[in-house]
Amino acid sequence: MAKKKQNNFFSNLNYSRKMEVAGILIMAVAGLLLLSIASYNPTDYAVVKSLNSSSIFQIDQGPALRISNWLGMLGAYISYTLVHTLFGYTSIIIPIIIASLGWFVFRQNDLGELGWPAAYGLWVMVLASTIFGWFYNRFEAYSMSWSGNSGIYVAGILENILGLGSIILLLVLMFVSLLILADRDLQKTFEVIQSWKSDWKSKREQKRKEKNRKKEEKKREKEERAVIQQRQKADAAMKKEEKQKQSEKNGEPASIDDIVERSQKEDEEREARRKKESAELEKKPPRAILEKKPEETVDEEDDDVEISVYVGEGDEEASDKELDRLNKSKAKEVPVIKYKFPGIDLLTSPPNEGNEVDLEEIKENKRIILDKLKRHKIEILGINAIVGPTVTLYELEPAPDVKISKIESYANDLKMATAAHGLRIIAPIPGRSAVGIEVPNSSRETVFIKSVINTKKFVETDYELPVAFGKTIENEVFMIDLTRMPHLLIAGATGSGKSVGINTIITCLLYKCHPDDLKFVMIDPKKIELSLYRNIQNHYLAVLPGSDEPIVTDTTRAMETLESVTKEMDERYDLLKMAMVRDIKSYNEKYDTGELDDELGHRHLPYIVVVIDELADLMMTAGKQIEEPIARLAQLARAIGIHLVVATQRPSVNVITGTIKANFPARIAYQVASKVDSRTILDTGGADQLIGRGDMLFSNGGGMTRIQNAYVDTDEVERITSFIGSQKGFKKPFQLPVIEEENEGIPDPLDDIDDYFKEAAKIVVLHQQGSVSLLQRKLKIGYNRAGRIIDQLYNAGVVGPYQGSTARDVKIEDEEDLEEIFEELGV
Ligand SMILES: Nc1ncnc2c1ncn2[C@@H]1O[C@H](COP(=O)(O)OP(=O)(O)OP(=O)(O)O)[C@@H](O)[C@H]1O
Repeated sequence: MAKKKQNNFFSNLNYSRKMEVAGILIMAVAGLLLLSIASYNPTDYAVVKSLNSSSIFQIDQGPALRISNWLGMLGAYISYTLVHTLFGYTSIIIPIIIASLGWFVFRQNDLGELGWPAAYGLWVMVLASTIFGWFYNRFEAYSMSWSGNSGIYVAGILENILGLGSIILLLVLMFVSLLILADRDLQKTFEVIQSWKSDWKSKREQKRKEKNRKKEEKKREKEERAVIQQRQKADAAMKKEEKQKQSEKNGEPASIDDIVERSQKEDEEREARRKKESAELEKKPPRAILEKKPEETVDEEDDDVEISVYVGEGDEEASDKELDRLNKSKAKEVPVIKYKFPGIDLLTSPPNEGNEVDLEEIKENKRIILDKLKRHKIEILGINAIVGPTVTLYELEPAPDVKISKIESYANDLKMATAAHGLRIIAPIPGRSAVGIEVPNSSRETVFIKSVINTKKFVETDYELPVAFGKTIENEVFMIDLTRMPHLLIAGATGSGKSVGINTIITCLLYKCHPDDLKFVMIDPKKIELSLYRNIQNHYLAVLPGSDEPIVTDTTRAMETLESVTKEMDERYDLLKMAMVRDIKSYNEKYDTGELDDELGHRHLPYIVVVIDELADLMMTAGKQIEEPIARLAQLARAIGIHLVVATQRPSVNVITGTIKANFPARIAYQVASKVDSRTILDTGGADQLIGRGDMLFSNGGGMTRIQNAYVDTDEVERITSFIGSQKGFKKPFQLPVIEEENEGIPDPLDDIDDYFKEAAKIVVLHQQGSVSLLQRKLKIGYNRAGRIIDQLYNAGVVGPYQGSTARDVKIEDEEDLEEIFEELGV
């Protein structure tokens, strides 16, 4: 039977290859039709008619010499039918439609999508041939090949009915038809023109900046020259003074003019020194100045420190429906299920008016800050304000002799003066000799999730698991790839925005990852936060086999689920080892190209994101038992595509233990109650100064970024999950592996024992190694079956319990003992 199958060449071709061959053949037929129409000659048909069946065998005097059509007799015949009898040259649309059909078959696209364009093409063909026919009937100004007989005939009937009105009707119909086509292209054309326009604008802006920079440079050079000249003058004056002192010593008194002149010189020198030093500082403009133009410069007469106000332009919006378009083609590439990504229109649009910059507030804050610092004798040379969605960062450039730590020590004073809760001091701003003071805006801007998802940055990203948390103080979208983190630890007091944050993470992933590539394990001891995602269980959730509750809410189930995820991790390691690849991406690529055999247990591996909303509840009831699998997953799961997102509202050391912390380098802190809590999560203060409602700090080992978390509300989550849930999806949620039963020594019922059981037992005893992959290799069976046999060997007492990624111990030393076991079992 197997042999027969092998011999059958066509049945061995996979579906996709067959479609590709069919697609190419259809396109070839279209090409031939096109050639025959293109080389149509009205005289050919007369020749064809004069031929008889024996003509095709006449080689020297054959029809080939008399027929001008490139495709000979057949070409002449077909082109005569299409061009002369039917629709004239407009019938060229027919091979175009056939070629498109071939292309769709070749690419295995949905043929349904071709329906309307094909119908449109045929309609335009008939219409155009009728219009040509009408003019031919009236004026005979050109050959009838333009309209074909049927065009002339239909035009004649219409003219009989409507007279001159028929051509008006035909032209209007043609205009409307073309408008439908042009309308689409017009949009694109406008977009192209717009992008040219913005390119041109940014070039002009760059030139302007360059010009300003040169101007500044010249100014500085001039000032430096002035300083040098002054110094030379001062040197000369000093020499003169010394001479005078000498002469005073010698009893000659200094004149009053000399004394006045000397003190004037001293003043000038001091002024020049100050200017030079500030010029030095200017040479290192703050980050914001380098990147953005000041929106406004506020200069008060009574105050010589200028403040420049910057508002980041934010990331470029993605063009209309770009995300939907990309997602549509992504969904098509995965034929395992028919799936439609949620559209961008399910998300609430932000109101048009952006956050207004309150210059009065900025001026007032500047006045308070400078006033306070002045009282402590701290001189500030310049100040920039960068206005973010939630807070404004005041960047202060202190005079060179001011110690930065001194400013930090007045933090409390500043807080009191600005009466601002949430004032945070960054001293110094990393890599710069400036100090940052973040003061919350009196009116804050809500960052809608749509405004981060519908950006070019997010839409065009090639990250595997992209998460756009929200916006930074410079209004830029802050985006990470979860695969690179590779896990997230989130802490924040009640009401600080954690749950919204988790929804943001999930929403971003739902908008970018196909259900075949991503599964969530959701653990929600609070029982409400993640319940909405029950809707998407057949698409995106992974569960324990036999579980009827896709969202895990009780601690025992949570432990079992995490153990099962750990088992999945071990299985994945084995699969990667067998496939000789280092990470899940390469594994899936290899699997998708058909290099890995399903029979050996290979399968497409989706990313698994384990979301735990409220670690504290689990730690309180299960302690170490829950900590262990979490730590193990966090340590090892990186390469095989399992990522953890763990949140807690109690960032105390008995919840976020040293072991957990050590394995989660990427951490997010929302507002917490105390500095101690902030230290537990971030290893430094700062989170206690946040102002809630999604105001967060992100730390990934290095620096820290303050971000306003994007807001996604329950209605939006509901819309998205119902949209996904209403589609058919997979038959059931993704099944995590079954975990080992603790009870030992109960053999499986006899009729369940695998046919390979005895053989497998002998192999295991011979090699003294209880490993699934050994059985797979030796018995040429799949992973699941080998795993089941190992479980049975364990129940029969041949091998020891499961020990993670290392092989099980073998309890039986030789075949004699093994035979005894076989006897006991009756196999
Ligand atoms: N990014 C945000 N932008 C604007 N408002 C927000 C944002 N995040 C949260 N909020 C507001 O704060 C409220 C509380 O947020 P959320 O429920 O996420 O807090 P939480 O930390 O999960 O609290 P709990 O632990 O009690 O569930 C929300 O109802 C919303 O009004």
